[in-house]
Amino acid sequence: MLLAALSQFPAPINGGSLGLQSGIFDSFNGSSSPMASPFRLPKKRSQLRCQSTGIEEAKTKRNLLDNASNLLTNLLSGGNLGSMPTAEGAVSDLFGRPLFFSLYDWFLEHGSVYKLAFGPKAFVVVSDPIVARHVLRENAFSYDKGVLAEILEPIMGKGLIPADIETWKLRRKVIVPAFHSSFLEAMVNVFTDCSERTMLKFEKHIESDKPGEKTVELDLEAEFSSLALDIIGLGVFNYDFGSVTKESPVIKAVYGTLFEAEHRSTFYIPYWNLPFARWIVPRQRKFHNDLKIINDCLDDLIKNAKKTRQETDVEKLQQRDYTALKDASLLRFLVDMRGADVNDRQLRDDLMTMLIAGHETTAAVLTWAVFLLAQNPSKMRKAQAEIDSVLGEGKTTLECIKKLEYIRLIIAEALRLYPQPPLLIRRALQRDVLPGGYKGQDDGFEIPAGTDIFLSVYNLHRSPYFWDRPNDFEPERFLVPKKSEGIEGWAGFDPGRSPGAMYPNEVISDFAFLPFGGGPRKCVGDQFALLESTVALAMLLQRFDVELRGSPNEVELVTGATIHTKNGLWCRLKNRTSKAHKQY
Ligand code: HEM
Repeated sequence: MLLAALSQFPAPINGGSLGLQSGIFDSFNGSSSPMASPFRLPKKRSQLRCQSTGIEEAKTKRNLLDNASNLLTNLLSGGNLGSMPTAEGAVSDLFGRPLFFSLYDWFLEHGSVYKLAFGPKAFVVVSDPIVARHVLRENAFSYDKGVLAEILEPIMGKGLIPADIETWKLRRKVIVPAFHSSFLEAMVNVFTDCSERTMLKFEKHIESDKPGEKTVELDLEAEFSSLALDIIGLGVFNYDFGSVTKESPVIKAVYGTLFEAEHRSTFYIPYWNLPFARWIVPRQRKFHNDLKIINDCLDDLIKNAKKTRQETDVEKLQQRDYTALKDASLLRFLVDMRGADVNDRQLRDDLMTMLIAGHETTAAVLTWAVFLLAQNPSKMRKAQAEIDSVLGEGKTTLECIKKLEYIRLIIAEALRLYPQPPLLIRRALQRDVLPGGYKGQDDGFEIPAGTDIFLSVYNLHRSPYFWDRPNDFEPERFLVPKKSEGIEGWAGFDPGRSPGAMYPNEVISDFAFLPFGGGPRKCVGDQFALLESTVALAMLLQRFDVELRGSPNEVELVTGATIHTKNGLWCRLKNRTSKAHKQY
């Protein structure tokens, strides 16, 4: 199903003629770029951006449901955004498959900024890096999270994601320092320990399920979900969910809450705001029970963290001496560094936000990385060769991760092809003018206050105007000749390009690649998530060969907050004959 959907994508328009070299992640040298880009650009960005006109090919590939299309065409007449192109499509485009597939088709057809209207309500869909940069970074405070904040506020309260700007400013200042590099270094142990637990579980399955056969079939999406939950619990509030090996009411409540958050983000009517909904609608009753279970758990953890606060630990934290701490979690940092008088309610909202933001996203990256690798056995072997040579029999450390260049680029490429979430949502707080340069709109579009914007990260990441063979899995695309040495490698380590960046990011790509958003509201947990995914993937491939149980076409794709599978990612795991991991 996934591939069927992907095969509907029009072939990259002029992909080759843009001069993007195979295997090279080219960026831009257009005059509008505020920074020296590390990558070569064959054409000015403005020229590239104007090519989104006249794409008839896309139209012919659309699968319209004839009877329904007139209905939607009528609905699509709303909105008040002047001359902005308007998307027209079939009802099946909206409801028969994930919304972001339709947004992609319309992007190819209508250009980088278009209007998608339902009756009187219109959304602006953005698929252009400069407009994304404008909304996310340059004019960030002219926007809030709009409908997303409305959906998430009942769950996350005043946590960073839905918070109003005043609260956000205060909390962001407190939370960002908690993700200090010493914390991340301490977390690598948590990542390895939790991943080890998962790998041992897989090995036990292999031994018990089919003795002598050395293989097992598992839903890796579910397994990654458990692994990511255990890691986020320990990293954020030093709580071991232990979900890899057991079930508990708290774990069930977390999944119930995540499920509801996801459901709300895909539902068009805010049913949860209906009067008495929480008492009369069974799923709402369950949701409020789940929320109470988690909140009670978080309240206990906060109370305990405050009770056990010790000046000696505070000193260690101030000196960034995480190795000497038994509990290096974010909660410990937030309580210890701010004193016992920190507001419990706010802390709980912060923790809940990070629990939700950091769980399913990371699990999804691992799921899609494996899905992509399983279809590319030569790349899987290349990854395993790197792992064998870097890790050998040993454990994953931060130093090793730095050397696992190919694994890091696989994670980046999985995030490019399956960004989590595929759309970022904003609402204009005041009138704004979006930068122009596409579809003949040199002056850009004026948008009124209240305009809802979908920044399609999926479209940006698969844009044929910026990526060579955009739908192909090609981790090597990020490699460029290192300036200083003239050899191919990830440019992030080259001080002449982007000092210290271990993974490709939105700054290096000038907003053509933004898996963690960008600007002031960029993800606070990006490095945490990237390191975690690298460790987990490396440890999996160190031990096992992985193949899909059926055909990739059977992996049906659904989306809510993240892109996931409909029925799990069923894989066959086979013990690798070689080495490693004996010291665990
Ligand atoms: C691969 C995993 C992850 C992905 C792909 C991801 C992606 C994102 C994206 C795209 C945003 C920006 C949303 C927007 O602009 O509307 C974001 C925000 C955020 N993320 Fe992540 N995230 C991941 C992991 C994490 C982790 C592990 C944590 C915490 C431990 C976390 C905490 C947050 C928070 C608190 C925000 C809101 C930041 C703010 O508004 O100031 N995320 N994430």
